[in-house]
Amino acid sequence: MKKSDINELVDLLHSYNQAYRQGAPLVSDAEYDQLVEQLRAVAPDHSFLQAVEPEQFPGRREVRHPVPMLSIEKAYTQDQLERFVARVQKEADALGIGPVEYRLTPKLDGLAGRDDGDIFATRGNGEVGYEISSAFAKGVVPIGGRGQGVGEIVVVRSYFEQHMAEFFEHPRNMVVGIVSSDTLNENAKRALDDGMVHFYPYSQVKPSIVVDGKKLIEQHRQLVDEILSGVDYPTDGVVTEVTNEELKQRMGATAHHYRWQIAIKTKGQTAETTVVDVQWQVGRTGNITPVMIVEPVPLSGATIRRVTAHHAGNIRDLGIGPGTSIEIIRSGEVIPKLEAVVEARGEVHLPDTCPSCGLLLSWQNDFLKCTNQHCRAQIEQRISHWFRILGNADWFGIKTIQKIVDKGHDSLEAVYRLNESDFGEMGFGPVQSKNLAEAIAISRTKPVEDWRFLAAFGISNLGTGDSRKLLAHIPLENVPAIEPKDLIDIKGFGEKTSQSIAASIRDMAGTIVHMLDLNFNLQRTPLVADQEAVDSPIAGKGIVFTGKMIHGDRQTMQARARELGARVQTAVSGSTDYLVCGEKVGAAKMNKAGKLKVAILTEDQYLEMLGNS
Ligand SMILES: NC(=O)c1ccc[n+]([C@@H]2O[C@H](COP(=O)([O-])OP(=O)(O)OC[C@H]3O[C@@H](n4cnc5c(N)ncnc54)[C@H](O)[C@@H]3O)[C@@H](O)[C@H]2O)c1
Ligand SMILES: [Zn+2]
Repeated sequence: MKKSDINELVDLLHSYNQAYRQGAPLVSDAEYDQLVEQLRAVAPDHSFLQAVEPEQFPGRREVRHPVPMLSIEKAYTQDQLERFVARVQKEADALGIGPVEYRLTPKLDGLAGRDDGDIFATRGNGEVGYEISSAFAKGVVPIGGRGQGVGEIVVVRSYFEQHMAEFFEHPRNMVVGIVSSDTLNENAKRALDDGMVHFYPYSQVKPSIVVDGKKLIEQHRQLVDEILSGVDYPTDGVVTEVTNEELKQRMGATAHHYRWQIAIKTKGQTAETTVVDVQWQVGRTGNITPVMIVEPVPLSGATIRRVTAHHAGNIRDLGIGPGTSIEIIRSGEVIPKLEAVVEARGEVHLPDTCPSCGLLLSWQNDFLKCTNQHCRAQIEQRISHWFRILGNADWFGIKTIQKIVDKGHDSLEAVYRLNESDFGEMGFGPVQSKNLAEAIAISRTKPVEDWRFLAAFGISNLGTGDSRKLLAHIPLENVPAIEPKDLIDIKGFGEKTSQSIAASIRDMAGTIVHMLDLNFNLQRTPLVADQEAVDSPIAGKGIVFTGKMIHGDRQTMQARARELGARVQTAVSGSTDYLVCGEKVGAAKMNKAGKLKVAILTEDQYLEMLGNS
């Protein structure tokens, strides 16, 4: 991989991480982890892998942690676990300690924090977090009382599945919303009032099992199952750590993780159940996805009633109907997936017509598709996708969107024409009407990256990662008139994909032009050609602005740097060249910049370098 490709990968990881920490992930954890492992394979020493992936809560007070809050190394395979145990045993032998004991606990999947009894703070970048003490006043329950140190804010999983799953895609998104926002979402408020959002100190996490290294290696699958089936919170693995304090001291930590701790990541638990019925859901691109309603079955702590079968081809080829027994798998996500068919039974039924618009469906490879552009369910999903990917305004959940579309406002153009009184007339309450009108305004004025804007249209084969790539070569204004030949030259865009992207853009060109005319506050992806051509001292350089800026606000300075061909970043990484500091800069950022040999500039030095241009 070329250095520029590695930089591109790291920039992408930074954006994904940022979106994830804000409670609106753009890709699945598995997809993200795979990109991280890809980076590890080509650049094992890259600074991105050597530090805690940072989170930011703008506007919150910074709090320095007495001891850094680190990430955890991961073992995806038996081999990686065995190597960990061998490393630990070697250190134990050097100390003359007998057989080592390991404690296993569920790895809670929420938002990490530290409560000293007075101040409650997030992990932040590991060294400096953000104060979120107000979370307790909002109703987060401190398990075991206040002042229990580090732990995780989590939602009770069975409660989430029963009452919240239709409003939030993942419990973590709900938790991030609770701590980051001053106004509480009505559903989140209900969960808090019901006492279902907890701060769980790691020291108390149950179940906890202690085993020796031999048993750990030989029985890790059963141990993981035992741990995960005994916990009613979202989890994403099992934390395994050495118990001996002396040994922990000796092993110490890297800047990223403790050497005496590892997280076992497994493929997920499986269970067998029987299909009761198959329902069909219409997606944003017209794919009709089968959802199997199954005999309720317990699986990693939850009761499963619905299982996705990915695409209609599975129902057809595997012969799934009422009575079919299936094996299902759950690996972190809320809705489990079909793993295998144990015994095909029952009558297979494939729909001929779209459950939403009633028009005839057609097969495209394994997918049953509704090709009606005006299909109501597709329109609802497209609008929902728009707000989710744009990610800068709340309040447009699927229920709300359905109500709006139901009243005849069935396009993005139409939604953006609505004002407060229109929402009132549709039957939304006064507060919600105001919130919705404000959210529309905010989505236009709050800065958003141009690649999110483009990806939010839901153009086929053009997700967030590829939108970024595209916009590095073609400015957004030229996108509506794009031809396949413009795309084929871009690395990673094959001939077929280019044709499908161009065709999809052609279909949506009117909407894209309309939305461009609404003057969203877009942060531009620098064009590769400009970066090479711009004659400025920062062309092609990676720059992070930090602290409170004196010479104009940060956004203006970032926009100017972009015009001058810089790659503006939000976190210091190995691809950063300059850290430009305003007032009140956190020591952690400075230290990291120092370690990575990033040039640190004051605002004045920076402007001087630009020749005050
Ligand atoms: N989908 C995305 O776009 C995206 C983006 C970034 C990160 N991620 C996910 O986030 C994870 C990496 O982020 P990370 O560094 O925050 O987390 P991590 O997976 O490295 O876990 C480390 C954290 O686990 C916590 N923890 C939970 N249970 C614990 C227990 N019982 N004992 C001790 N500690 C416990 C600690 O706070 C610790 O900081 C990956 O799993 C990745 O998939 C996803
Ligand atoms: Zn339809």
